[in-house]
Amino acid sequence: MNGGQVDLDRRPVLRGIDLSVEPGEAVAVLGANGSGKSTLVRALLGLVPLSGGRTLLYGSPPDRFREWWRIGYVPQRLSVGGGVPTTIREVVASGRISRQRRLRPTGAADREATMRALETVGLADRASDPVQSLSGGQQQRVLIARALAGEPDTFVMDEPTAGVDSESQLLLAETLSVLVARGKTVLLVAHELGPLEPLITRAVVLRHGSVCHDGPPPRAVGTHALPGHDHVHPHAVQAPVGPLDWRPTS
Ligand SMILES: Nc1ncnc2c1ncn2[C@@H]1O[C@H](COP(=O)(O)OP(=O)(O)OP(=O)(O)O)[C@@H](O)[C@H]1O
Repeated sequence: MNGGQVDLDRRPVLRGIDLSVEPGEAVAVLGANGSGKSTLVRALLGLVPLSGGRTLLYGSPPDRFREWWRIGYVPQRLSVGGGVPTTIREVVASGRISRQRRLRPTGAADREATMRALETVGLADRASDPVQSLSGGQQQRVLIARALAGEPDTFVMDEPTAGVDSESQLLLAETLSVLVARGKTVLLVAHELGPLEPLITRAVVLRHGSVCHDGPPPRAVGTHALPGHDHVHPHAVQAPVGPLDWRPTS
């Protein structure tokens, strides 16, 4: 099988990936530690170079893609703030950058979207606090708020519930359900679906860097739910221009 391929340190990490995500889908990427889930979402977005195959974002290769505001990416760990004191509001407001035209000052719409996102994740009252003062789970909520503030069409989230308390997980599940109901697309990495389970419409299970299941999420009892069942989801063989479309070149 020829498909999307990633090598890291000259070691094969992803092999033969053929995956398309349609607008309005809520897709979970599942699999054991080290199976390649984070690498897959990063490669889909063009953040990790491919050694074979190609990835398309709304029909364009990442280096020619000009509509980054359409995609809200939540990385696995907080990668902003660093040693520089940064407020929670500033981090969340940075989610508006890809929507702002060059040299245009921050406007009322930006401020409103930032506050709405902070309220959604329950951190509005902490807006002026340094992001470094938050726990790991709360920092994860800041990253989610940053993506929400950008009002993207597609959310790509790497383990959004990892290290997050159960109340925040429920809040996230509710937020994502509303977004999916409004036609937004969600692709998330998860170890366990937990409260996210009801909103997930499709599961892609990785094993040793290859897709071993693409179809109904594991809640479905029966052979379809079993990782390794070689059901091919119809979306994997159609040729639409979805938000994330990764196909082999040949
Ligand atoms: N920068 C890198 N250089 C070399 N190898 C890497 C790098 N990043 C990841 N890997 C390797 O690639 C494989 C897949 O890693 P990846 O983080 O994508 O897995 P994962 O399924 O997301 O794991 P986890 O559930 O633990 O987050 C692992 O064997 C990992 O050691």
